[in-house]
Amino acid sequence: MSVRIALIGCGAIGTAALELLREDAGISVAAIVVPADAFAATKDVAARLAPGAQVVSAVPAQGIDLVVEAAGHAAIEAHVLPALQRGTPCVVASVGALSAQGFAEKLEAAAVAGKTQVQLIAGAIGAIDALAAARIGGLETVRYTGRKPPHAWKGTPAEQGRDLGALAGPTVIFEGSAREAATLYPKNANVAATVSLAGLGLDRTSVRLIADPAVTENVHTVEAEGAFGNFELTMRNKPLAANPKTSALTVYSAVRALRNRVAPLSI
Ligand SMILES: NC(=O)C1=CN([C@@H]2O[C@H](COP(=O)(O)OP(=O)(O)OC[C@H]3O[C@@H](n4cnc5c(N)ncnc54)[C@H](OP(=O)(O)O)[C@@H]3O)[C@@H](O)[C@H]2O)C=CC1
Ligand SMILES: O=C([O-])CC(=O)C(=O)O
Repeated sequence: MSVRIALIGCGAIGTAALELLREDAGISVAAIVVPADAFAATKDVAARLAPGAQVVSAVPAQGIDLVVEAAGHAAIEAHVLPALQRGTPCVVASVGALSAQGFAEKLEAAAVAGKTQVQLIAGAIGAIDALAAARIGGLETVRYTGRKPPHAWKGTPAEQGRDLGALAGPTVIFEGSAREAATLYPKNANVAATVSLAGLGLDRTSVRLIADPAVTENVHTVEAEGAFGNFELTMRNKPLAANPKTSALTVYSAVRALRNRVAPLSI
């Protein structure tokens, strides 16, 4: 018997995940949850990649073993909270949603009420295991820098007072806490929230976001120091063609999380 999943969102991450999940006998996509105005396009994708899936506007109350979210911050409140309350475990990519005051507690309370669990994936960043382990010994500083090509910052506050297409060199577009970064850049700074939740928390993690015309990748750097010692990690992630804001690694991270749910041995 395969695990029946509901996928929330069928954009760049959702579609790429469906392509990979076709190979998995142990995972069947039973539902794809999208806004009603995306039904027609999503039904075309489902016909090609997940013919057994129903395209719906809410997670079905019956017949779903696991929910995976790849839709955006608003989808956590709309779909993940009710699923958790019903007792369905959830895997979440839009970790930045937890930057809203009190929202992490709300998510935890929903999981407790449903006697289930919510898993925040590492997404586009690595070393979350090391950081979360280092926290146990005590962390002193954690800094995160996100560097993306100018076009990846389109439609964000980075456009205020500057022409992203005319940048002559690397430009710091934000400096502050992980909470502020994830709130102001909901489609670009989920990683800032993830690093902070694994480490020093949303308010004590320093974040810098940079628009850099010299890079073609999404470059993420984490520097951490504490009782364990220190580390510096730089990831140069290839963006998805369907969405330059999003790294391909986010898709692999979501698929890994699902595969680990069914694998007899997981890593
Ligand atoms: N943790 C990490 O490292 C990363 C996390 N992310 C998160 O993943 C999210 C998705 O990324 P990506 O696939 O690239 O984005 P896309 O914009 O390509 O796709 C988003 C999809 O979600 C749908 N959607 C939007 N709102 C809702 C909702 N309330 N309920 C159901 N479906 C909804 C959209 O439908 P429609 O087109 O009709 O709006 C679309 O199908 C990002 O917004 C970000 O929060 C992204 C990158 C890295
Ligand atoms: O995919 C990435 O490179 C990171 C990203 O968008 C985010 O942190 O929201």
